[in-house]
Amino acid sequence: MSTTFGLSTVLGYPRIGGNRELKRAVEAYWAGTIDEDTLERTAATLRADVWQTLRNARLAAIPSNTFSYYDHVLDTAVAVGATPTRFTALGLSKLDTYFAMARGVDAEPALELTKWFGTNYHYLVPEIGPDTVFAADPAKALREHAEARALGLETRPVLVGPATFLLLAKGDDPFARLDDLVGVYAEILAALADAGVSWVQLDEPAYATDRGPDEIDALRRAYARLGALRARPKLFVATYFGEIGDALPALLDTPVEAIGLDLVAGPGNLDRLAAAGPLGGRTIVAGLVDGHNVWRTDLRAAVAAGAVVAGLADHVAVSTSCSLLHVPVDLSVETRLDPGLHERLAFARQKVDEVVLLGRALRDGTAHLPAPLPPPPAAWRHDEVRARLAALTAADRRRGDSTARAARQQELLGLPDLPTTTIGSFPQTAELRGARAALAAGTLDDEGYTALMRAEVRRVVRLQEDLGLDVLVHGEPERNDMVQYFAEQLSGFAATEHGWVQSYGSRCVRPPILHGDVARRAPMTVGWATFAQSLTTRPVKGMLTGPVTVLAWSFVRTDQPLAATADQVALALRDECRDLEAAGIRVIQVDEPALRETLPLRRAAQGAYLDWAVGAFRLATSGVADDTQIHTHLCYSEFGDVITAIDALDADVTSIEASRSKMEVLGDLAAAGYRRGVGPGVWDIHSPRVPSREEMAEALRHAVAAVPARRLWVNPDCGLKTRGYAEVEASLRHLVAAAAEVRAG
Ligand SMILES: Nc1nc2c(c(=O)[nH]1)N[C@@H](CNc1ccc(C(=O)N[C@@H](CCC(=O)N[C@@H](CCC(=O)N[C@@H](CCC(=O)O)C(=O)O)C(=O)O)C(=O)O)cc1)CN2
Ligand code: MET
Ligand SMILES: [Zn+2]
Repeated sequence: MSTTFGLSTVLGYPRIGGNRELKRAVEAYWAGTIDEDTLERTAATLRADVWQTLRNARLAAIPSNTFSYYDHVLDTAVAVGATPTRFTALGLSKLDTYFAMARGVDAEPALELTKWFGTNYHYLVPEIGPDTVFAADPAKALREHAEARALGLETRPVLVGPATFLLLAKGDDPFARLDDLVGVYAEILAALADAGVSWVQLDEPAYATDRGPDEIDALRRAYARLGALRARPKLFVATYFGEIGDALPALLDTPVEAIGLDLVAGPGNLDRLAAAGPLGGRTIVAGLVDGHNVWRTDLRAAVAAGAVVAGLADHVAVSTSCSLLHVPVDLSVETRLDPGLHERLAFARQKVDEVVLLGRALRDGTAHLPAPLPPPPAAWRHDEVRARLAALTAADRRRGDSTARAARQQELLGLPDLPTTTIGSFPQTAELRGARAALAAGTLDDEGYTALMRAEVRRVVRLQEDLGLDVLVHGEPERNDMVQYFAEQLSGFAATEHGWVQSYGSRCVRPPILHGDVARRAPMTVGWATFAQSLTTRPVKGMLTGPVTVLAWSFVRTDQPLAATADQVALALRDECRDLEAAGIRVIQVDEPALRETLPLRRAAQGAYLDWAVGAFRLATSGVADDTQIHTHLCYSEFGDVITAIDALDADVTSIEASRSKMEVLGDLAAAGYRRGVGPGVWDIHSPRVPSREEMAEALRHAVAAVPARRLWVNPDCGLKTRGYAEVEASLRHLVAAAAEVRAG
C-alpha cells in the first residue's frame, strides 16, 4: 500500500462514457426496458474503462467513487444516510429510492436541482433538518474501491466533504448539524481504512465562495477531528473553483495530509500558500490543468507555477483544477475539427496526459515538453467586428423610457390583462431528433428536413391557437440546443460531434467552442419566426439566446476579457433582433437563463461582472424601436443576488422561474423597484406532473397581490423541450383556464 500521494492525479473524470452509454442505460432502466442487473453491469464496465484509461495514461494517483447514476451530491447524501423520510416511506428498492429523490415520483416531488457553483452542472440539493438522522453507508465507495482493486488498482475514494455538503443543503439550519455529520464521516473513514484504503479525497469547493469566520472555524474543527482519528486513511482535502482565502490557514491548522488548490480559477492561492508559513510535510496538490475549459495547457507556465509550489511544500502533486466532469471525454474522436483548432484543444483524456507530463517535468525538468503552440490562425480575427465594437457609444445600449414603451406596445399588441405565453420550446420528440440525425447522416436532405420542421411549426402554432394562448412561439423544433444552434451559424465558434458533457442526470450538452471573433454570417432565426407568424394573426415571439448564456454554455477563448467576447455575440444578436423586427415580428425574447450562473463566486468580483453582462444584453436588445417588445427569460437559479441587474437589463417583460419557490421572487422584484412586465412561472416543467387549474390560479392570485394584472404574464417556468405532448397539452389547458379565472376576478 502506497502512502505517498503520487506525482499526478485528477480530481474526477467524466462518468457518462465516450458515447453517453450511461445516459442510454439509465433511461432504458427508467423506461423499464432493462433491469437493475443490466444497468449495474453497464455501470461497472464504464467504471473499469475509466480506471484502465487513467492507468494506461500512467496517472500516478487514481480516484474512485467518482461514478454516479445521477449526481455525486446525491451519492454523498446516501452515504451519510440523509435520505429524507418522505422517500424512505415510499418503500422502494435502494436504487429506486435513489432515482425517486433525483426525479420525483407521482406522490413525491424530487429534491431541488440547482447549479453546481459557476458551472452548467446541476446537483440535487440535500434536505437536512434538525431531525435528519445521519448514518454511515459507505457501500458505494467500498464497492468501487474493491472493483478497482480487482483490476489491480489502488484508488482514492472521493466524497463531497462534510462542510460543503451542509453548505449546499437546504432546510432548517443544516450547517448546525456539522458535528453530527463529522461523526458519520469518521465511521465512513474507519470502514474505508478497514478495507485498506490509503487515501481519501474530500471535496470542499464551498470554500471558494465567500465564507464567514464561523464557517471557516467549523472547517478547521471538522478536519481537526477527522485528522485525530486513530485508524483512518490519509486525508486529501480538495478545494476548487477559486481562491479559498482564510480556509487555507484553517486547513493547515489540521492534520490533513494533502490540500488541493485550484491555480487556474484561483491564481491568488499561490500567494496565500507562500504566506502560510511551514507546510509541515504536507502534499500540495496543484490544480494546474483547467478542468473547466478545453484549451491545451501552457505547459511551461504551469511548470513554473508548479515549481513555486515545490519551493514551498515538501511534496507536490500535479492535478486538474477541478474534476474533469465539465469537459468532453476525448478529443481524438473529433475528426472534423479544423486542424488549427484541434491542435489547441485538450479534452478529459488529453488533460490526463498533460497532468502526467507536468508531474514528470517537475521532477525531471522541462526538456521533454512538447513545443509551444503557434499563434492562433489569422482567420480567427474579424477586423470589421472589432471596428464596430470600438465605435460603440452609450447610446447603443439605451432604449426610450420603459413606461412609454409599455404603453406604445400595448396599443399595438392589444393583449388582455394576464396575457398567456410559453417560454419557447415545445417537446423535442424522437421524430425531431431522428430527423436531425438523418440530416447529419446524409439520409435526409435539407429540403426534407425543412419540410418536417415546418410541419412541426404548423402543428405547434395550431395547438397554441386551439389552447387559446395569447402570444405564440414557433416551438424551436429546429434547435438541437439553444446555444449550440446559434454557435453553429456564427463564425468564431466550432461545434463538436461527440463532445458531450453531463448537465444533470442523464441530460447532456455539447458546448460549442468559441475560439475567434464572433460574426453573424446571415439571419439565423428569421425564416422560422416569419413562417410561424404567417400562420396566425396572434403575435409570434421571436426567440434568441442572450450573450451571457451563449458564453456560459460554450467553451470560451481566454485571450481577451469575457466582456469583449460578450459584446461580439451581442452585436450579432442585435442584427438578428433588427432583422426580426423588419420582418414583422413584434415581440422578441432574448433568453438569459445563465445570468446568475456565471456570477463570480466572490462578492468583490460580482459588480464588474454584472456591468458587462447587463451591458451586453442591452447592446443586443437596444437596436430595435420602442414599440418592439423585448422579453427575457431567467431560470435554474435563485435570483435574490441579481435583482437589480434584472431591472437593469431593461427588458419590457421578464419571465422567471418561480413555481418551486412559491412566487417569492415577486416580492424581491417589487422591493427593488421593478415596474416592468413579469411572468413568474406557474408550472414546474422539470417534473412530469400536470399542475391543476386550481393550483395555478392560486399561484396567480398570490402574484396579482404583488404585481398589478396589467403587468403580470402567465407562463410556465421554462421551455417544454424535455416534456411529452400529453403533459404539455393538459398543463397548458389548465394554465389558460387559470388565467381566465383570475382575470374574471
Ligand atoms: N446548453 C444548455 N445548457 C443548459 C440548458 C440547455 O437547454 N442547454 N438547460 C438547462 C438544463 N440543462 C439541460 C441540458 C440538456 C438538456 C437536453 O435535453 N439534452 C439532450 C440533448 C440535446 C441535443 O443536443 N440534442 C441533439 C442531439 C440529440 C441526440 O441525442 N441524438 C441521437 C440520435 C437521434 C435519435 O435518433 O434519437 C444521438 O446523437 O445519438 C438534437 O436534438 O439534434 C439530452 O441529453 O438528451 C436539457 C436541459 C441548463 N443548462
Ligand atoms: C433554459 S431556458 C430555455 C429557454 C428556451 N427558449 C426554451 O424554451 O427552451
Ligand atoms: Zn428556462
